[in-house]
Amino acid sequence: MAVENASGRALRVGIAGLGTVGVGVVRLLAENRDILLQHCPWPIEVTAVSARDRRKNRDVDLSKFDWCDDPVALADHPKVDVVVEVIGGSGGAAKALIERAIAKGKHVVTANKALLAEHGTALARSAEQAGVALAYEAAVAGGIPIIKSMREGLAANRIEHVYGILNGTCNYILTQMRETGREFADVLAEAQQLGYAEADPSFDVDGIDAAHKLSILTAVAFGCEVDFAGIKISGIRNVSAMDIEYASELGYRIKLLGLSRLIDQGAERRIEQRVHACMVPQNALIAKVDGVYNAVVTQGNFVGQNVAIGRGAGQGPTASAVVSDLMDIARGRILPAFSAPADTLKKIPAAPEGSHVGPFYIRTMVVDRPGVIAEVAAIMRDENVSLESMIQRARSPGDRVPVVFTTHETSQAQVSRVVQKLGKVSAVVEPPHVMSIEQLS
Ligand SMILES: NC(=O)C1=CN([C@@H]2O[C@H](COP(=O)(O)OP(=O)(O)OC[C@H]3O[C@@H](n4cnc5c(N)ncnc54)[C@H](OP(=O)(O)O)[C@@H]3O)[C@@H](O)[C@H]2O)C=CC1
Ligand SMILES: N[C@@H](CCO)C(=O)O
Repeated sequence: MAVENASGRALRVGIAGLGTVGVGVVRLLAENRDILLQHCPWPIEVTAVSARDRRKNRDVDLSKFDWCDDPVALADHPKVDVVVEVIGGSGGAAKALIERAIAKGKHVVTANKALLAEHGTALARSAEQAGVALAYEAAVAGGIPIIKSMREGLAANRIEHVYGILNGTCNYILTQMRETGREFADVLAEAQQLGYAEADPSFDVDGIDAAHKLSILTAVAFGCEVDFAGIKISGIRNVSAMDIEYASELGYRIKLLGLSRLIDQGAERRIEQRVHACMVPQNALIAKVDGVYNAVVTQGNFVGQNVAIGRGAGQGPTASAVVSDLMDIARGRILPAFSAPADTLKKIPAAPEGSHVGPFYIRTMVVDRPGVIAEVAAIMRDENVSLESMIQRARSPGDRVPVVFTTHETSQAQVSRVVQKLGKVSAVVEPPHVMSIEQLS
């Protein structure tokens, strides 16, 4: 219910979605009410809520709030100034609600990275035209205030690159695999049991969730339109315990990173956005971010490197981010969604497929017989790939054995051609495992 105060009213909030995040927001607003009142000119009050099942026990008192069976009705609700969308999904009820709220001149706070990755630019434009906030701190790296940091604290800089660990589930799985030597499928099952991974974990482990977040970070970092379709995405399903062991032997750790940077290709500016498992030096800051933690690293031309680390998911961290957006709205701090006004966001083409250049790790499984290494090395030579190191363990004549190569600077396109040719060598018994090596500090 709206509370009367010195300035006449409260900021009245309608919450769509009462799952992990929605319930967290209700709890935080109640438990930290006094703290919020110290910082905000208006109290922030939930007035109405919506979810699918009204009878579900959510372990939180909802009795004082109006209930809407249809979440879109929150946009029309006379006692709602701000709609919090925590349903999820890139279309459906979430999109309909946000569009309606903006059309009705109501502020929007969302945690929905999938929706912003697909429709962020258009929604930002509509919100600006309507003079309302489209706030989404929770959508990227959960509790880490990275959007605020980039839009405000780092805004005076030209951002040179941004990268990070953007999916807690993947980071948990890779950390567990390294610490226990277990295989991917085994650890994934555990992550699901612990509630880190979704029941359908493909958005997490196939890199899509991280790519959603990266597309948003890229838009804020470089003042460009959100381009989720321009991201080269792969996940961690193919990372094996063996690759993790080799990474350690070579002085690296394997992380699922989202990486984004502007590159000059001749007279053209391009954006390179990649999400994939890669090797990073063991002593790099990001290599030490383990478990469900996220990290985002930015490089600004005046500030230098900036690293933010925190919990990327879960009820508390995500609610903290949602409520910080509500506090900004209560304080009247409304900035363009992607920092630059939507009409000024540049449309920068994606870097062409295969253009990334750097060192690579290539693990082959070959039949241990004379001449195999020479055959593989000849393919590398023919594709002009310069080798940095090779590891072949103990002999096992006639058996399958791993042979690992690391390369000097090589383009992804060269590596792809090598992999294609290796597929035709009879002694190479499974598709090679390839990972870029990112020389991060
Ligand atoms: N969980 C996390 O740690 C994080 C989540 N996010 C994002 O926050 C959003 C919400 O996530 P989360 O809380 O985990 O999701 P949950 O699945 O826990 O909750 C979703 C809620 O939405 C409700 N809902 C679903 N469809 C409808 C509909 N058509 N109409 C009304 N209500 C509906 C569900 O109702 P009912 O309960 O009745 O089934 C449920 O209460 C997503 O966009 C997610 O990506 C972002 C960062 C972290
Ligand atoms: N599934 C996501 C949490 C929501 O962003 C993760 O594991 O990081």
